[in-house]
Amino acid sequence: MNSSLEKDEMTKPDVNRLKTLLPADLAQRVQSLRFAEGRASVVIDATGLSVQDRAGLEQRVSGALEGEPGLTEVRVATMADKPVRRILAVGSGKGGVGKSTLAANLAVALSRLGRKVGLVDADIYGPSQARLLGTEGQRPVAHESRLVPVASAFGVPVLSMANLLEPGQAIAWRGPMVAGALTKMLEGHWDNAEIVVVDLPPGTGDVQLTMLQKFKPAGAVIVSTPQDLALMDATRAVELFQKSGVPIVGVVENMAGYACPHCGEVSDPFGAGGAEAAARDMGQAFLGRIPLDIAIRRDSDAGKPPAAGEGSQAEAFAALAAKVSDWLDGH
Ligand SMILES: Nc1ncnc2c1ncn2[C@@H]1O[C@H](COP(=O)(O)OP(=O)(O)OP(=O)(O)O)[C@@H](O)[C@H]1O
Repeated sequence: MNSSLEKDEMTKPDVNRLKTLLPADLAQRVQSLRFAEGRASVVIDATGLSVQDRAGLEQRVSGALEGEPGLTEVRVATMADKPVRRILAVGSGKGGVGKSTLAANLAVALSRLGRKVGLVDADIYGPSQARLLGTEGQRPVAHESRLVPVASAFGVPVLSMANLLEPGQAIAWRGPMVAGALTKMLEGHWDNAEIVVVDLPPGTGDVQLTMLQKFKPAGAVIVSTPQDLALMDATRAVELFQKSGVPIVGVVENMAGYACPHCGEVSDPFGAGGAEAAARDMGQAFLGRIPLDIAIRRDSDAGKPPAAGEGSQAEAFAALAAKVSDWLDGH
């Protein structure tokens, strides 16, 4: 046998031995460990590890293997996590029906039920979640080139273009850039979130397509006002999700029944019960009504989601969240 080869054989660390040198918590996460030309390449399953634990992985592995004869370099790779946990899309056929308000408050109400929830604002051109969750002016940082969501005061971390832009800065991006921004947000560090609520812009553009193709939601909540026109558009939104194989959790009627803040009389400026009937016609579940209420608009504008407070507004969102939570448990 060639003497240098013989030497190499002798000094080559045994892969199984290398594995035994790793701390037990890391050894059980090893997906593969290879050795070639003095270099050990270790792939670790980092699922469920915190950002801090991930950051220390490389050092811990290198430290444990250091000094082994024949070993000159250690490379550590982490297995890509699934980009997000379960995605819950909140969509509408039409703009201005209160979809963003509903997405924010549904996320907060789910979190109050004990769910671990994150929120992605996919309305790239008209982001509003920073305002709704009171995170304006906060900037997400990047860790290992992935965005770390901004913490809100309501237990729901959020990523929104509004946190990435200067206030009032307009975006004139083309489709691929928008899709890229959405991907960055959805692939952020959502490690602690079990559900990521995504506030989709209305319609069937690039954002919705990227979303449905690349990050298939576990379910979609459709928001509509009781008007006929909004309901027709809601039907289209339902069809888009169905065609893409995304199950519909159900339809919510927003801005239903106006309680006059002066005399208390309830009127129905946009009609009543339309969304419930439309949901029935489409064979979809009806998830409930959120009244048209000045307090909802006022608190939302002030960055205090009504779902985080007390009273009838919070109760309406809590009832909705309970239905959505049950649906998630059943699917
Ligand atoms: N139930 C409600 N009662 C009172 N005001 C509401 C209610 N729901 C939403 N609003 C108000 O209606 C306006 C539009 O709501 P929102 O921005 O959530 O709609 P949207 O459907 O997301 O709109 P867009 O498609 O333009 O993003 C906001 O000023 C919001 O505060």
